[in-house]
Amino acid sequence: MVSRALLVSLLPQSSGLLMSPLLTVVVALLIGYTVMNYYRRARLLRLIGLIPGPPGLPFIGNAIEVNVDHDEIFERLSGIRNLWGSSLGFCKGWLGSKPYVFISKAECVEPIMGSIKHIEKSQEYDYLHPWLGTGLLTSTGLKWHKRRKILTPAFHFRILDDFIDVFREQSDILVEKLEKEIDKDPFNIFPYITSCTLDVVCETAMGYQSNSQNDKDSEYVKAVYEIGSIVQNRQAKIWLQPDFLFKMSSYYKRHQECIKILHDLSNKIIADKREEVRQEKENGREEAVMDDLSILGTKKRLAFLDLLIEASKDGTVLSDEDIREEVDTFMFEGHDTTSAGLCWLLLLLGSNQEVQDRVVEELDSIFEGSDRPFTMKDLNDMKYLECCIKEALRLYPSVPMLARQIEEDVKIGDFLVPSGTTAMIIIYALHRDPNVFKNPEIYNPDNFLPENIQGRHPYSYIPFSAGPRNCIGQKFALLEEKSIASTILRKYRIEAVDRREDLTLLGELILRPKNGIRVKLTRR
Ligand code: HEM
Repeated sequence: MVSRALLVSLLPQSSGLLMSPLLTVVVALLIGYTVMNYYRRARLLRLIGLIPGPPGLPFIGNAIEVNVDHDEIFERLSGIRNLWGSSLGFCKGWLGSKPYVFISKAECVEPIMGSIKHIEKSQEYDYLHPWLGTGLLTSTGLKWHKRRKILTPAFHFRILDDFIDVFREQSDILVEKLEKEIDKDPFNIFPYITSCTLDVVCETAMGYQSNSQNDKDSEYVKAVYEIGSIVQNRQAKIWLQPDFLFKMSSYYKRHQECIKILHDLSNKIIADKREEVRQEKENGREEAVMDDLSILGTKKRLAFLDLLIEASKDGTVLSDEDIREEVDTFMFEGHDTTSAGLCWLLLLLGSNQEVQDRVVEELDSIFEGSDRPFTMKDLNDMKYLECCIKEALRLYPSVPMLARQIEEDVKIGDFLVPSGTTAMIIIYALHRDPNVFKNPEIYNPDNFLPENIQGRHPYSYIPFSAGPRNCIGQKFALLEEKSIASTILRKYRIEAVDRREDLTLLGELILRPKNGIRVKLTRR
């Protein structure tokens, strides 16, 4: 009886609730959302299912295949691509419930890189946020557009002209430091080059003298390496991806220590620059007017950081945090990429003496035996050296792969890659397509002679990426590489001790050999 009375008393209420228009709408929306999601997911599964690739396990996909020591992750990824994607130029894979396509053929790269629709960075870049925030490399949408507009003038060619002095000074310091290795046992050249490129970017972009060349064991450089390997581990291992699990892992403590080292330096650089700007204002010096491009390069060198501080309008347009994320981004992208590019170049020149001789002949014809410092014109005249640099970036692209989040279906060949997929462009494999580069493993700078580039697919060689999100620093990088390499080669003959095939490649954020590059130097 009691329960019947209770039921009766509840019924009008519950039926009243059921009839409530609000609840009906909420329930309908929930059902609609679930059904839509189901169909979207079913469609995604069906379309991805059509693409060739290794079969994945439920829930974890191919996570086990890439659950290897971090030294081996890059090799594993390349292996999957070689097995499944070499003829088609693309294949699929699953990491947990996330679908990926791995792309390594120019025709398959074009629909993504050539379109302004696919400029969103994928989740893989999120693990860089604690360090780089959402600076130019990692940001998306409107924020990225605005920042790119503000920062593009900092790499204007007239500004680059002003950087030549720094390239010269730092290259001279480098050869002076290398002097102690002449005619001695083989040594690892990587730390020398990295300190040099770090000093170059600090002074050119930040107007800051880091003097790393006097301290090869810089803790900043070490922290960059370590954070790179931690990020790669998070990218490949699904259980390290959720923040709460990562925080419980053994990597977290070191991750935080590295972030502190990295941010301490960028904060110091910004504080010093702010103080300099304040003093300049106090001394009544003319303020830099960033909107007026015509003044760039005509007065005191306007570093990238000056532009940022100008653009910040005392924190109203860009906060201190905004400035810091760009400083961190440019410090990293601006030195680690060129350092790796140069070291690979030196390895290749050191293992191909006839190519090295041709570079030296070119330098002799430019400098005619004089030891005068190089000028911008000299750098522009180093045509064959440029081919050597480009060919080194073909075999060993500093950024071996990049990723985009596909937010709109895209047709690649006969397949439709659905929105929600992550596209990984494997630049390392793309540059080894035998249909584009005959004997792709051979170091052959002639690949970049003007007559040999003609007719080549524009997306077959993209060390600096391509399209709207290409590398903002590519001209800077080429000039810097020419400056440093030519300064070394004018003084020393380089002989590689390590053989290419014996090196373990770490395809982290930047492509490096695990144990550096050992060379011998002799005086010319
Ligand atoms: C050999 C040297 C270099 C190589 C191979 C290289 C390569 C690349 C690549 C492949 C990207 C696209 C990355 C992605 O989408 O994930 C990129 C972006 C970028 N690079 Fe470079 N880079 C080099 C040097 C530099 C230098 C010297 C600077 C600055 C001084 C720089 C600053 C940047 C920035 C800020 C971005 C992000 C651009 C954007 O998304 O708008 N890079 N670089």
